[in-house]
Amino acid sequence: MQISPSILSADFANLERELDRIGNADWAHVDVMDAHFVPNLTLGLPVVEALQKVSPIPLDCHLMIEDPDRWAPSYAEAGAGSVTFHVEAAQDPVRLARALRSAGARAAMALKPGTPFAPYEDLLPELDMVLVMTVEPGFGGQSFMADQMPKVTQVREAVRRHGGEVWIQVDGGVSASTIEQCAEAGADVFVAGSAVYGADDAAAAVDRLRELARSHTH
Ligand SMILES: O=C(CO)[C@H](O)[C@H](O)COP(=O)(O)O
Ligand SMILES: [Fe+2]
Repeated sequence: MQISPSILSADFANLERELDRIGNADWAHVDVMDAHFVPNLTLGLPVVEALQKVSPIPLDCHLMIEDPDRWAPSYAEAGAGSVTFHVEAAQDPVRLARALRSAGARAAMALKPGTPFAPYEDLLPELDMVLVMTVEPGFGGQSFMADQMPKVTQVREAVRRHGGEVWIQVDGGVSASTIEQCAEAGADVFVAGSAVYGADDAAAAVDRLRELARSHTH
């Protein structure tokens, strides 16, 4: 059970300090948005390279960008521990996942709420993680989509069948009131932006979320 706080809800003028607030988390989730794949613009490679130098924990880069085949490997080369591309935007997901792994990162594939998992099941051996989005990507602070839980369970069952060690991440609207159903459905990596950075004590929020997830393991 791993917690990956999203710095999308952090103070962008003080990112080093904001990373230190979540030093007890497993990952720091970095939402890269390009104003094309999603209608919002956040940060890109130069900022990720700077964060990589100061982060006390590994970076979990979630790329909501067009043409990840071209851009994603640079995030792995920058030292990100995990790089997630959206399958809706990828030209050649197998080749891309292999490039990410050979650059030393964990390779992850994300699915928007409207994207089914079944057509991509065969990609599992190439992947270290599948991200099931629980909001429409683009913005923090949106409402959790419980209707994505059957997809989480479907991915969990496929991972069992394939026998690999593929993590299942949920991202969007994850909080103390929604994390339990995610864990019960089969997720094991939990992104939380507003629920962590909106708390006075971000580290305590991380511990609480991890404890809730642990006690509802599938
Ligand atoms: O990928 C994302 C949005 O596209 C963010 O990671 C996600 O929304 C986190 O924020 P919150 O927990 O506030 O929903
Ligand atoms: Fe994200």
